[in-house]
Amino acid sequence: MKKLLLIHTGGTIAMAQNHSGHVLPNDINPLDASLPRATDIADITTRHFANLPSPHITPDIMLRLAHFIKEELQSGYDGVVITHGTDTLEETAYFLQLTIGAPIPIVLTGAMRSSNEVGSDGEFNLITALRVAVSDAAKGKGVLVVFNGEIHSAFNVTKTHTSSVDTFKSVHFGNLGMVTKDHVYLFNTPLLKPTHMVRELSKRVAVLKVYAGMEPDLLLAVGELGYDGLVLEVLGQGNVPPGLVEAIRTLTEQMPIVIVSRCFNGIVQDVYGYVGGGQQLKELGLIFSNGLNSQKARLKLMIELEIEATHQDLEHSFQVE
Ligand SMILES: NC(=O)C[C@H](N)C(=O)O
Repeated sequence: MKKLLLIHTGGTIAMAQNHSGHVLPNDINPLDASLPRATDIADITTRHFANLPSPHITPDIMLRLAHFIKEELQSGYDGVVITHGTDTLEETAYFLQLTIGAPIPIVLTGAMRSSNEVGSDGEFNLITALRVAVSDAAKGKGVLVVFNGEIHSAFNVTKTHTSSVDTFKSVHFGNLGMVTKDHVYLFNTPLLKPTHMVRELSKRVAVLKVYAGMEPDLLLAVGELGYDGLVLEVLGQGNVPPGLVEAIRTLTEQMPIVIVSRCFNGIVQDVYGYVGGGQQLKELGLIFSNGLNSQKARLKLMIELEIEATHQDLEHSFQVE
């Protein structure tokens, strides 16, 4: 029987609703009750790493989790399942993708309805994630998110609905696979990049969203506040209002600026030649990130800056993913 490591970090999957209907963390992890139903899947070792709502998860906690997993993997597990709150689940999944280069499956899951709510999805998601983690087909696919019977890559997945159990979706390149009652199907393989385990996260990276008629003051403030990098969620295929161009020129002298699109789907390119268009942004030295959303691009830039990536390194590592 395969050996799995199950790590709990908190989130709704570990919560229950109280008498007034508000959902809160529990002292006793409700998932412990589900484990007897998983004994035929694997030999499972459980670790309670944290019991945090995922809005309380920080990049430093993600880094501690990454080191914790690396350390635990020395005991020779065949796979890892991590339960996590859904609000920042995609960020932790991608952070682990950036830092842990393990060939075994690392699978994150969570729940949208807490343990004592009608139609609670925690147990189903946990059991499904464990089944994926023991599947040979899941090896070498990077960090996965398994939710509502779907398998996603950490790179593509994003939370798309505030309350639906069908919230996690893959953008740009589609799902990696699905789980049915009897089978785990993995029909796609993501393009995996080199990983970098860092000791600390000392660089501050801000995210700003561009909007119609945006004024340059917030952009300039990022420079004045001493940030080390900026991720800019730009318009459409990669454009900004003309009033931002001079501020961007000033800021590029202080820090790398990575652009992603504020569109939910698709990539940024230097298509448009008008003022503030992608052609000008490219000439100004902005780094075009193809496919990542801003919250994941931020984590990647934090790590790249930590390993002292040059501008050329950044262009390469953000472009081809
Ligand atoms: N469904 C959830 O897990 C949402 C919760 N707010 C969390 O991220 O911890």
